[in-house]
Amino acid sequence: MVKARKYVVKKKFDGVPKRDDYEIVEYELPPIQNGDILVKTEWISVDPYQRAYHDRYPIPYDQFGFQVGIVEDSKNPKFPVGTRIVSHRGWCDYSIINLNDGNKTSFDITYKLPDLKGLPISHAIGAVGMVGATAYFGFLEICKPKAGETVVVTGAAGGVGSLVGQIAKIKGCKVIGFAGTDDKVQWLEKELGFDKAFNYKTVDARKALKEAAPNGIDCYFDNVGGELSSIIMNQMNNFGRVSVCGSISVYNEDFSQLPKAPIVQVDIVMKQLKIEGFLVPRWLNRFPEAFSDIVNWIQSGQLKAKEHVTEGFENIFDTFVAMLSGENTGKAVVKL
Ligand SMILES: NC(=O)C1=CN([C@@H]2O[C@H](COP(=O)(O)OP(=O)(O)OC[C@H]3O[C@@H](n4cnc5c(N)ncnc54)[C@H](OP(=O)(O)O)[C@@H]3O)[C@@H](O)[C@H]2O)C=CC1
Ligand SMILES: CCCCCCC/C=C/C=O
Repeated sequence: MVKARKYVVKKKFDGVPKRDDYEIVEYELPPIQNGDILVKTEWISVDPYQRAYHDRYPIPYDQFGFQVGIVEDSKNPKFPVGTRIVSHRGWCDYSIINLNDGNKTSFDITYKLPDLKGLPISHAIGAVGMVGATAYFGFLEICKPKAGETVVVTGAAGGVGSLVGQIAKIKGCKVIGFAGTDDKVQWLEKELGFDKAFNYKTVDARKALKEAAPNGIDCYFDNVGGELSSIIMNQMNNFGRVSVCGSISVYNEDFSQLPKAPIVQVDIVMKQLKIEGFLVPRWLNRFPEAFSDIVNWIQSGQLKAKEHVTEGFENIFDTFVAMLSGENTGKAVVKL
């Protein structure tokens, strides 16, 4: 018998999630049946959508999320012992997966580790996982950047944002990033090659953008929403494109109590902007395309996939809340 542990959300979040909103449940897994694999988790991802999607699920629910694990026992010849698996089984240290029927729901994603060509396996829940696909398709398919254009990205030092900015550089764009500390700003400019970066907590964003992008902004990759996004959209060029990826500035807010927002509609009409939100599973069957390019870019030194690594099953919750408040630079992951 295998003893497993999982995080169960047992209380509705009120603002920032609290430790006692979760319970770590220990339980015995049943013996595996024909077609099953027993997966031992090695890496777990903490992501903003785990906060943003909270209201969709009745309490209690098992905390969903991406993880990488290794097949420890198998009654499925397609997945022998030792196979590495990426799944959406969330914050648990063991899981039993049956892949005979394929993925049963759009939330039940499981696939073999992509060909990482020797890169660390943790990248499969970061730059070569859902996060990388988000940056790749969310930016290239929606912003459709052209060389020489000016791109702004918020949440620029995080998992998605740091990749978007680097992909924009690879595509020959001028890149301006916003992030929440001076150290992150330094990292973006000195190590990732952003043309300019700003600390959104201390800078006058309107003035900074006028100076950094005197000819206006062509593409905006929006990870944060809120007032900063309205300021950026106000400085967009005619026919600019906005990819709305997330709005982390409000995930911990009570949506019925949000303050009046600055008006962006005038800019949208007068500049004929194209604004599109997306959820990355839209491109699920094209993930291998993104993974292949991203692996090649990392290997050729054109793209850096920094990870913010914490260790220990018992530290997943703290890592999650720390990520929501900006303690991570690059993709936040937990090693078990
Ligand atoms: N649409 C989709 O399919 C997907 C959307 N997303 C979205 O992409 C965004 C980035 O996700 P991901 O890269 O995984 O996470 P990150 O690694 O970027 O971590 C979250 C970051 O958000 C920043 N942040 C926190 N609060 C605020 C705030 N009030 N204003 C501005 N920034 C804030 C913090 O950095 P800082 O120090 O800069 O404040 C923090 O590091 C999120 O909005 C997420 O929901 C992610 C995956 C898929
Ligand atoms: C199978 C789950 C797919 C995760 C989708 C993440 C979408 C994120 C939205 C905002 O953060």
